[in-house]
Formats: sequence, C-alpha cells, structure tokens
Amino acid sequence: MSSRDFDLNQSRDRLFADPQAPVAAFRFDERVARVFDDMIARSVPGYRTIVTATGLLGERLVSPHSRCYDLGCSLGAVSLALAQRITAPGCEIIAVDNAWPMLAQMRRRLAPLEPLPTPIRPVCADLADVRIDNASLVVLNFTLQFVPLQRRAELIARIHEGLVPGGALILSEKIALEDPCQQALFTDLHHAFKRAQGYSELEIARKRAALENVLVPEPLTVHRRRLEDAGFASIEVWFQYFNFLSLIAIKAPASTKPASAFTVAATDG
Ligand SMILES: Nc1ncnc2c1ncn2[C@@H]1O[C@H](C[S@+](CC[C@H]([NH3+])C(=O)[O-])CC(=O)[O-])[C@@H](O)[C@H]1O
Ligand SMILES: O=C(O)C(=O)Cc1ccccc1
Repeated sequence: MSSRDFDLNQSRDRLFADPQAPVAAFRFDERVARVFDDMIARSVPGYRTIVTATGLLGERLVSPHSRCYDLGCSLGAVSLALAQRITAPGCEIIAVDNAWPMLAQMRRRLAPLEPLPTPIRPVCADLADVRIDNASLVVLNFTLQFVPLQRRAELIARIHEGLVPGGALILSEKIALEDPCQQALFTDLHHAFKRAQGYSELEIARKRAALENVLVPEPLTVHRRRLEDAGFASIEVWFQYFNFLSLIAIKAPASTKPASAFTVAATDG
C-alpha cells in the first residue's frame, strides 16, 4: 500500500456472520461504513482493478476546467484514484453520496492526503437532486443498481445532458443474464468468488437476502438501450469479470459533421 492511498486496513466484514441476527434490508449505515473497503473488495470481482483503471481513464479523458462526478462515491475510492491521476488544470471532483456515515468516513480518510493534484468536493445528497454541469467525466461505480428502476432513465438522461461534447460516463454494474442457465452459472461463480475471499455459505446467503429488491441488476441490453435513448453516441464494455462489468459511454463530440464524410467520399470517387 502506498502512503498516498487510503488505509485499506479497515475492519474485516463479518456483518452477516451471526446466525441469530435477523436479516434486515441492506443499508449503507455506520456498520457498513466501518467495513466497506473490505466488503466491496471481497464481494465484487475486479473491484480494485476497476478503481485503478478508472483513474487511468480519467487521466486520459478529463479536459481542463471541467468537472468530474463520482456518483454514489461511498468512501471515495474512485474519487481518490481520479484526484491522484488528473493533472489537467482547473478541474474538480464532485463526490456525491446520500449516506452520511459513508461520506463522513470518506472525509476523515481524505483529510491526511490533502492537498491532492485535483481537489475533491464531497456532497451529501440524493442523486435525484444533484445538478450535473460542465462534466467531462461522470462515474457511476456500482451505484445505478441501487437506484429505483423507475428513476434510472431520468438520471442517465441528466448525466448525458450535463456532459460536455465528447465527455464520458463510466458505468459499472452487477448485471442480470437473460438466459436462465447463464444466470445460474454466473451466480454460482460469484458465490465461488465470495467463498474464495473467505465468506461462509451463511454469510453469502444472508447478504443475498438483505440485498433482495435493494440491489436490482439489469441485463446489459437494458443498460445499452437506456444509454442510447439518452443520446450517448458510442458505448463499449471495457471490463467484465463474471456478472460484474463496466461500460464506457461517450457523448457525441461537438465537431461531429456527418456531411463531411460524404464530401470526402464524393471527391474520392
Ligand atoms: N440515490 C442515491 N443518491 C446518492 N447515493 C446513493 C444513492 N443510492 C445509492 N447511493 C450510494 O451508492 C453507493 C453504492 S456502493 C458504490 C461504491 C463506490 N462507487 C466505490 O467505487 O467504492 C456499491 C456497492 O456497495 O455495491 C453507496 O455508498 C450508497 O449510499
Ligand atoms: O455482495 C454482493 O453480493 C454484491 O453484489 C455487491 C455488494 C458489495 C457491497 C455492498 C453491497 C453489495
């Protein structure tokens, strides 16, 4: 671990280990905030790779004097990866989460690392109330899956609107598989990943019950269609590990002039 990283030595996640405790719907509360780094890294295949790569994508994609948004920032792992990589002048990272315990923990952990090459502004708010403006990069790293289904299209459309021409959305999600056999296979593989990370069958089953109707995955086709409907010009999967994947969606650049392609073709022929 580099001295410029978060202290990832949080407590180990044993939140679902007690067989006597009732299983309540999953919430991002104090107990989760205390173990979140450990929980997400041992639950989401490829999580740390995605966070590191998002920093590299940000370094490449963010333009001077623009904003980055980390929506559903939790403890700020993506914001930190971006803040350390982005050196374009006049940028800031807006890190948004509606869970106070998560944001409070993020502030505590960022303080000793400041000043960062690009500053991070934490905002405690619901994504429905956040204005997105002059953004060259928006990141939804495993957040959209927690947004109620009927609010997802509006959020994606608002993100598209708030992006500058050529701006990018990085969308990472747990996905549902359309073929029931593949769904069963990928669920088994995800549980095998969790067992390999030290979770017991009981912990896996109890957390699965707590996430029912809280984390609602959708098929890749549904994500693609929603992004296209919002107006994104180009959509690619850049990472997948079992049923966890990350997409990059780009807004059309201002200089797109379809007519010029015809002009070249006409003069060539
Ligand atoms: N409507 C909402 N408004 C604001 N925040 C929300 C909302 N719904 C959920 N959240 C927040 O979205 C985050 C989802 S975790 C993201 C990981 C992070 N991106 C990471 O890269 O470490 C993913 C997971 O735990 O699987 C939580 O902190 C919620 O409070
Ligand atoms: O644990 C799971 O099964 C997940 O799908 C991911 C997750 C990670 C951290 C909090 C909630 C869900």
